[in-house]
Amino acid sequence: MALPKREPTKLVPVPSVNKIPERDIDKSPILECQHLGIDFGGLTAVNEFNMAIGRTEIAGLIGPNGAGKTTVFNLLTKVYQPTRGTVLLDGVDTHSMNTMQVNKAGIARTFQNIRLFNNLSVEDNVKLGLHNHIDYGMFKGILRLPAYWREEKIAHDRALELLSIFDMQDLAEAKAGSLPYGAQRRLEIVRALATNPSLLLLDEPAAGMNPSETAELMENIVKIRDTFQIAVLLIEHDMSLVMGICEGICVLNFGQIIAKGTPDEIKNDPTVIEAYLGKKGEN
Ligand SMILES: Nc1ncnc2c1ncn2[C@@H]1O[C@H](COP(=O)(O)OP(=O)(O)OP(=O)(O)O)[C@@H](O)[C@H]1O
Repeated sequence: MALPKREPTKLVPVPSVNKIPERDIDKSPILECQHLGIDFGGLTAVNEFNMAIGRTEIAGLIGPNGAGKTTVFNLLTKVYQPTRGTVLLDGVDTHSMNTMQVNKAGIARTFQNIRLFNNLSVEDNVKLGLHNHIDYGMFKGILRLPAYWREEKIAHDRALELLSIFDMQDLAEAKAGSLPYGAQRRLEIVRALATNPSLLLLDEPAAGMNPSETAELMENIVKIRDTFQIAVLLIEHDMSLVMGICEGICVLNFGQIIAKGTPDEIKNDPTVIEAYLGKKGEN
Protein backbone atom coordinates (compact mmCIF):
# COMPACT_ATOMS: atom_id res chain seq x y z
CA MET A 1 0.00 0.00 0.00
CA ALA A 2 1.44 3.39 -1.00
CA LEU A 3 1.43 5.68 1.98
CA PRO A 4 1.66 9.43 1.50
CA LYS A 5 5.04 10.85 2.57
CA ARG A 6 4.54 13.52 5.21
CA GLU A 7 6.87 16.46 5.53
CA PRO A 8 8.24 16.95 9.06
CA THR A 9 6.48 19.77 10.83
CA LYS A 10 8.55 22.89 11.37
CA LEU A 11 8.78 23.83 15.02
CA VAL A 12 7.17 27.17 15.71
CA PRO A 13 6.89 29.19 18.91
CA VAL A 14 3.71 28.44 20.83
CA PRO A 15 1.85 31.50 22.12
CA SER A 16 -0.13 29.75 24.85
CA VAL A 17 -0.16 26.20 26.12
CA ASN A 18 -3.16 26.63 28.35
CA LYS A 19 -5.88 26.89 25.74
CA ILE A 20 -7.79 23.67 25.20
CA PRO A 21 -9.59 23.77 21.84
CA GLU A 22 -12.97 22.32 21.05
CA ARG A 23 -12.86 18.61 20.27
CA ASP A 24 -12.47 18.24 16.51
CA ILE A 25 -13.40 14.59 16.55
CA ASP A 26 -16.55 14.91 14.49
CA LYS A 27 -14.83 16.75 11.64
CA SER A 28 -12.55 13.88 10.65
CA PRO A 29 -10.95 11.55 13.15
CA ILE A 30 -7.32 10.54 12.75
CA LEU A 31 -8.04 7.21 14.45
CA GLU A 32 -11.14 5.05 14.54
CA CYS A 33 -11.33 1.74 16.36
CA GLN A 34 -14.38 -0.32 15.47
CA HIS A 35 -15.37 -3.39 17.48
CA LEU A 36 -11.72 -4.00 18.29
CA GLY A 37 -10.92 -7.01 20.44
CA ILE A 38 -8.32 -9.62 21.29
CA ASP A 39 -8.40 -12.94 23.12
CA PHE A 40 -5.41 -14.65 24.69
CA GLY A 41 -6.51 -18.27 24.81
CA GLY A 42 -9.62 -18.21 26.98
CA LEU A 43 -9.02 -14.65 28.24
CA THR A 44 -10.75 -11.79 26.45
CA ALA A 45 -8.32 -8.97 27.19
CA VAL A 46 -10.15 -6.32 25.11
CA ASN A 47 -13.64 -6.49 23.62
CA GLU A 48 -15.90 -4.15 21.59
CA PHE A 49 -13.40 -1.30 21.82
CA ASN A 50 -14.91 1.58 19.84
CA MET A 51 -13.17 4.93 19.93
CA ALA A 52 -12.48 7.84 17.60
CA ILE A 53 -9.82 10.49 18.11
CA GLY A 54 -9.79 13.92 16.45
CA ARG A 55 -6.77 15.10 14.49
CA THR A 56 -5.51 17.45 17.17
CA GLU A 57 -7.18 15.93 20.18
CA ILE A 58 -5.49 14.95 23.42
CA ALA A 59 -7.34 11.85 24.55
CA GLY A 60 -6.94 9.68 27.63
CA LEU A 61 -7.32 5.96 28.16
CA ILE A 62 -7.75 5.13 31.82
CA GLY A 63 -8.78 2.19 33.94
CA PRO A 64 -7.61 0.00 36.80
CA ASN A 65 -4.55 -2.24 36.56
CA GLY A 66 -5.04 -5.06 34.08
CA ALA A 67 -8.02 -3.32 32.41
CA GLY A 68 -6.50 -3.72 28.93
CA LYS A 69 -5.02 -0.27 28.27
CA THR A 70 -1.54 -1.35 27.13
CA THR A 71 -3.14 -4.14 25.12
CA VAL A 72 -5.06 -1.46 23.18
CA PHE A 73 -1.73 0.29 22.43
CA ASN A 74 -0.29 -3.06 21.34
CA LEU A 75 -3.26 -3.56 19.01
CA LEU A 76 -2.90 -0.07 17.53
CA THR A 77 0.84 -0.55 16.92
CA LYS A 78 0.47 -4.13 15.68
CA VAL A 79 2.50 -5.72 18.42
CA TYR A 80 -0.67 -7.84 18.60
CA GLN A 81 -2.95 -8.66 15.69
CA PRO A 82 -6.59 -8.11 16.73
CA THR A 83 -8.81 -11.16 17.06
CA ARG A 84 -11.66 -9.02 15.72
CA GLY A 85 -12.46 -5.47 14.68
CA THR A 86 -10.88 -2.73 12.61
CA VAL A 87 -8.43 0.11 13.14
CA LEU A 88 -8.61 2.98 10.67
CA LEU A 89 -5.73 5.45 10.66
CA ASP A 90 -6.70 8.53 8.70
CA GLY A 91 -9.35 6.37 7.06
CA VAL A 92 -6.90 3.61 6.06
CA ASP A 93 -7.41 0.10 7.45
CA THR A 94 -4.20 -0.97 9.22
CA HIS A 95 -5.14 -4.66 9.09
CA SER A 96 -2.36 -5.77 6.75
CA MET A 97 0.34 -3.51 8.25
CA ASN A 98 3.13 -4.61 10.56
CA THR A 99 4.61 -2.55 13.40
CA MET A 100 7.08 -0.72 11.16
CA GLN A 101 4.45 0.07 8.55
CA VAL A 102 2.03 1.40 11.14
CA ASN A 103 4.81 3.65 12.42
CA LYS A 104 5.53 4.92 8.90
CA ALA A 105 1.81 5.46 8.42
CA GLY A 106 1.79 7.78 11.42
CA ILE A 107 1.50 6.06 14.82
CA ALA A 108 4.39 6.44 17.26
CA ARG A 109 4.51 5.33 20.85
CA THR A 110 6.43 5.38 24.09
CA PHE A 111 6.50 2.48 26.53
CA GLN A 112 5.51 2.01 30.16
CA ASN A 113 9.06 0.79 30.84
CA ILE A 114 11.51 3.12 29.15
CA ARG A 115 13.13 1.55 26.08
CA LEU A 116 16.13 3.64 25.07
CA PHE A 117 19.53 2.60 23.72
CA ASN A 118 21.37 3.43 26.91
CA ASN A 119 24.87 3.23 25.42
CA LEU A 120 24.05 5.51 22.50
CA SER A 121 24.08 9.28 22.77
CA VAL A 122 20.88 11.24 23.26
CA GLU A 123 21.24 12.57 19.70
CA ASP A 124 21.72 9.09 18.22
CA ASN A 125 18.59 7.84 20.01
CA VAL A 126 16.63 10.64 18.31
CA LYS A 127 18.31 9.90 14.96
CA LEU A 128 17.08 6.30 15.19
CA GLY A 129 13.57 7.73 15.11
CA LEU A 130 14.47 9.98 12.18
CA HIS A 131 15.86 7.04 10.22
CA ASN A 132 12.41 6.11 8.90
CA HIS A 133 12.20 9.41 7.12
CA ILE A 134 15.72 10.26 5.97
CA ASP A 135 17.14 8.44 2.98
CA TYR A 136 20.76 7.79 3.89
CA GLY A 137 21.14 4.99 1.28
CA MET A 138 23.56 2.14 1.98
CA PHE A 139 26.20 3.08 -0.60
CA LYS A 140 26.09 6.77 0.23
CA GLY A 141 26.75 5.76 3.82
CA ILE A 142 29.53 3.25 3.16
CA LEU A 143 31.31 5.50 0.68
CA ARG A 144 30.65 8.63 2.75
CA LEU A 145 29.51 10.49 -0.38
CA PRO A 146 28.65 14.22 -0.10
CA ALA A 147 24.93 13.34 -0.13
CA TYR A 148 25.51 11.27 3.01
CA TRP A 149 27.01 14.24 4.86
CA ARG A 150 24.20 16.49 3.64
CA GLU A 151 21.60 14.08 5.03
CA GLU A 152 23.63 13.59 8.21
CA LYS A 153 23.61 17.37 8.73
CA ILE A 154 19.83 17.48 8.18
CA ALA A 155 19.40 14.67 10.74
CA HIS A 156 21.70 16.44 13.24
CA ASP A 157 19.83 19.76 12.89
CA ARG A 158 16.43 18.07 13.14
CA ALA A 159 17.50 16.05 16.21
CA LEU A 160 18.62 19.22 18.00
CA GLU A 161 15.45 21.01 16.97
CA LEU A 162 13.32 18.20 18.40
CA LEU A 163 15.40 18.00 21.60
CA SER A 164 14.85 21.74 22.08
CA ILE A 165 11.14 21.03 22.73
CA PHE A 166 12.22 19.77 26.14
CA ASP A 167 15.22 22.09 26.33
CA MET A 168 17.49 19.03 26.01
CA GLN A 169 19.67 20.14 23.09
CA ASP A 170 22.69 20.67 25.37
CA LEU A 171 22.46 17.00 26.40
CA ALA A 172 22.78 15.75 22.80
CA GLU A 173 26.17 14.13 23.35
CA ALA A 174 25.41 12.55 26.73
CA LYS A 175 24.78 8.81 26.92
CA ALA A 176 21.03 8.18 27.12
CA GLY A 177 21.56 5.82 30.06
CA SER A 178 23.28 8.55 32.07
CA LEU A 179 20.24 10.85 32.05
CA PRO A 180 18.02 11.21 35.12
CA TYR A 181 14.78 9.24 34.96
CA GLY A 182 12.50 12.16 33.99
CA ALA A 183 14.86 13.18 31.18
CA GLN A 184 14.88 9.61 29.83
CA ARG A 185 11.09 9.69 29.68
CA ARG A 186 11.25 13.00 27.80
CA LEU A 187 13.85 11.58 25.41
CA GLU A 188 11.54 8.67 24.59
CA ILE A 189 8.85 11.17 23.61
CA VAL A 190 11.33 13.09 21.43
CA ARG A 191 12.41 9.86 19.73
CA ALA A 192 8.77 8.98 19.02
CA LEU A 193 8.19 12.47 17.61
CA ALA A 194 11.21 12.03 15.34
CA THR A 195 9.23 9.44 13.37
CA ASN A 196 6.88 12.26 12.34
CA PRO A 197 3.65 10.78 13.71
CA SER A 198 0.11 12.02 13.25
CA LEU A 199 -0.89 10.12 16.42
CA LEU A 200 1.39 9.90 19.44
CA LEU A 201 0.67 7.16 21.99
CA LEU A 202 2.11 7.79 25.45
CA ASP A 203 2.02 4.88 27.92
CA GLU A 204 2.12 6.33 31.44
CA PRO A 205 4.31 9.32 30.56
CA ALA A 206 4.20 10.69 34.11
CA ALA A 207 5.13 7.41 35.83
CA GLY A 208 7.87 8.02 38.39
CA MET A 209 7.75 11.80 37.95
CA ASN A 210 7.40 14.21 40.85
CA PRO A 211 4.51 16.75 40.84
CA SER A 212 6.57 19.58 39.34
CA GLU A 213 7.93 17.31 36.58
CA THR A 214 4.36 16.15 35.90
CA ALA A 215 3.12 19.74 35.66
CA GLU A 216 5.91 20.53 33.20
CA LEU A 217 5.11 17.38 31.23
CA MET A 218 1.46 18.44 30.95
CA GLU A 219 2.50 21.76 29.45
CA ASN A 220 4.83 20.00 27.07
CA ILE A 221 2.21 17.52 25.85
CA VAL A 222 -0.09 20.43 25.01
CA LYS A 223 2.85 22.25 23.40
CA ILE A 224 3.64 19.18 21.28
CA ARG A 225 0.04 18.94 20.12
CA ASP A 226 -0.08 22.66 19.29
CA THR A 227 3.30 22.72 17.54
CA PHE A 228 2.96 19.55 15.50
CA GLN A 229 -0.83 19.68 15.13
CA ILE A 230 -1.08 15.97 15.97
CA ALA A 231 -3.32 13.81 18.12
CA VAL A 232 -2.15 12.35 21.42
CA LEU A 233 -3.63 9.31 23.16
CA LEU A 234 -2.24 8.73 26.62
CA ILE A 235 -2.56 6.05 29.26
CA GLU A 236 -2.06 7.51 32.70
CA HIS A 237 -2.87 6.78 36.31
CA ASP A 238 -2.17 10.37 37.39
CA MET A 239 -5.68 11.85 37.35
CA SER A 240 -4.44 15.45 37.65
CA LEU A 241 -2.70 15.01 34.31
CA VAL A 242 -5.60 13.20 32.63
CA MET A 243 -8.28 15.60 33.86
CA GLY A 244 -6.00 18.60 33.25
CA ILE A 245 -5.20 18.12 29.57
CA CYS A 246 -7.41 15.45 27.99
CA GLU A 247 -10.39 16.61 25.96
CA GLY A 248 -11.87 13.14 25.62
CA ILE A 249 -11.45 10.21 28.01
CA CYS A 250 -12.25 6.55 27.57
CA VAL A 251 -12.48 4.31 30.62
CA LEU A 252 -11.74 0.59 30.40
CA ASN A 253 -12.56 -2.06 32.96
CA PHE A 254 -11.97 -5.77 32.39
CA GLY A 255 -11.31 -5.06 28.69
CA GLN A 256 -14.64 -3.27 28.14
CA ILE A 257 -15.33 0.44 27.74
CA ILE A 258 -17.47 1.46 30.69
CA ALA A 259 -17.55 5.20 29.98
CA LYS A 260 -16.52 7.80 27.42
CA GLY A 261 -16.73 11.56 27.69
CA THR A 262 -15.17 14.84 28.71
CA PRO A 263 -13.22 15.10 32.00
CA ASP A 264 -16.28 16.51 33.76
CA GLU A 265 -18.53 13.74 32.47
CA ILE A 266 -16.03 11.07 33.52
CA LYS A 267 -15.44 12.56 36.97
CA ASN A 268 -19.18 12.47 37.64
CA ASP A 269 -19.97 9.08 36.11
CA PRO A 270 -21.10 6.72 38.91
CA THR A 271 -19.85 3.62 37.03
CA VAL A 272 -16.39 5.14 36.78
CA ILE A 273 -16.38 6.27 40.37
CA GLU A 274 -17.29 2.77 41.49
CA ALA A 275 -14.95 0.92 39.14
CA TYR A 276 -11.96 3.15 39.27
CA LEU A 277 -11.82 6.64 40.72
CA GLY A 278 -13.52 5.66 43.99
CA LYS A 279 -11.02 2.88 44.52
CA LYS A 280 -8.14 5.27 43.86
CA GLY A 281 -9.25 7.47 46.76
CA GLU A 282 -11.15 10.25 45.04
CA ASN A 283 -8.15 11.74 43.19
N1 LIG B 1 0.56 -11.48 25.70
C1 LIG B 1 -0.39 -11.74 26.61
N2 LIG B 1 -0.76 -13.01 26.91
C2 LIG B 1 -1.72 -13.29 27.81
N3 LIG B 1 -2.38 -12.33 28.50
C3 LIG B 1 -2.06 -11.05 28.27
C4 LIG B 1 -1.05 -10.67 27.32
N4 LIG B 1 -0.96 -9.31 27.30
C5 LIG B 1 -1.86 -8.87 28.19
N5 LIG B 1 -2.52 -9.90 28.77
C6 LIG B 1 -3.58 -9.83 29.78
O1 LIG B 1 -4.53 -8.88 29.32
C7 LIG B 1 -5.05 -8.14 30.42
C8 LIG B 1 -4.86 -6.67 30.19
O2 LIG B 1 -3.47 -6.33 30.38
P1 LIG B 1 -2.90 -4.89 30.09
O3 LIG B 1 -1.43 -4.94 30.33
O4 LIG B 1 -3.35 -4.43 28.78
O5 LIG B 1 -3.61 -4.02 31.23
P2 LIG B 1 -3.34 -2.49 31.61
O6 LIG B 1 -4.69 -1.86 31.71
O7 LIG B 1 -2.38 -1.88 30.69
O8 LIG B 1 -2.75 -2.63 33.08
P3 LIG B 1 -1.66 -1.71 33.87
O9 LIG B 1 -2.36 -0.44 34.23
O10 LIG B 1 -1.33 -2.54 35.06
O11 LIG B 1 -0.50 -1.51 32.94
C9 LIG B 1 -4.37 -8.67 31.67
O12 LIG B 1 -5.19 -9.64 32.25
C10 LIG B 1 -3.09 -9.27 31.12
O13 LIG B 1 -2.63 -10.30 31.96
